[in-house]
Amino acid sequence: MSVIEVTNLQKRYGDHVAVADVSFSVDEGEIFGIVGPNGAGKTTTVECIEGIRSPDAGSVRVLGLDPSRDRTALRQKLGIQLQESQLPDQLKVWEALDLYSSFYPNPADWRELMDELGLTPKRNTVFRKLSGGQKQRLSIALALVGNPSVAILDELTTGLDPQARRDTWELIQQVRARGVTVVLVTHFMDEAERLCDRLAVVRAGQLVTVDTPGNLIAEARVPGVERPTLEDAILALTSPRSL
Ligand SMILES: Nc1ncnc2c1ncn2[C@@H]1O[C@H](COP(=O)(O)OP(=O)(O)OP(=O)(O)O)[C@@H](O)[C@H]1O
Repeated sequence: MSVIEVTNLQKRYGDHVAVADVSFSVDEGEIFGIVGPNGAGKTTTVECIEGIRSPDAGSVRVLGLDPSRDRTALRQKLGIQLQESQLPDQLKVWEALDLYSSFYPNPADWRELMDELGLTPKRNTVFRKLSGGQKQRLSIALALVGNPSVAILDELTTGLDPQARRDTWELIQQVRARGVTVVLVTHFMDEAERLCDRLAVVRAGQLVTVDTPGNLIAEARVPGVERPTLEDAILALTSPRSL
């Protein structure tokens, strides 16, 4: 069953076309990645899925609902990774988790989540004094605290140290094992390969292809490279020379 349907999505900022034509669907329980160069339209696409932006043309459905019209109904079911500036400086880690869990009818145990993300030693630290990686971990915890049906994680592990990245991958796999559908935007090809069932590759606002990491590697034709990696495959599909 598909949980997210994006059909011929278009979004402009003034004269600039950020998303020209993107269509894909995400199945229930899938970890679905969106990859592509800076400025390709990944964040704009996920913001249309989140209901933060309205499409200029095309349609988006999440759990059968239109995110720009049915934001209130979807808010209970979607977990969204916040940008860091959206939290008050003086809010402590435990207060943020406690506050966010109170917004949902059936929240996760935030103390457990805090522990899984290695934040327990920082429970009484105010947001302003957290390191970049700790802020990132908190944003992941806040995305998951409502026990969402769909979690949307933009640049999941950016700024995390190698151990924290691996711990986060494990956490996302556990979340998926509970039936949560996960959409993640990433620039890390090891992360995409390890975590994602399928990847949407976007370039200059257009969808290039949707496929499994394994198929993308198997079908990559990169001159002079005998055994292409996923990074080689994605670069070959998205480089300006392939336009
Ligand atoms: N609020 C905005 N106003 C005007 N232009 C914008 C705005 N947000 C994004 N853009 C432009 O739209 C295009 C797509 O941006 P978007 O953030 O969706 O790309 P992205 O693929 O997520 O990039 P990155 O990998 O750098 O995060 C870019 O050219 C960007 O400059």
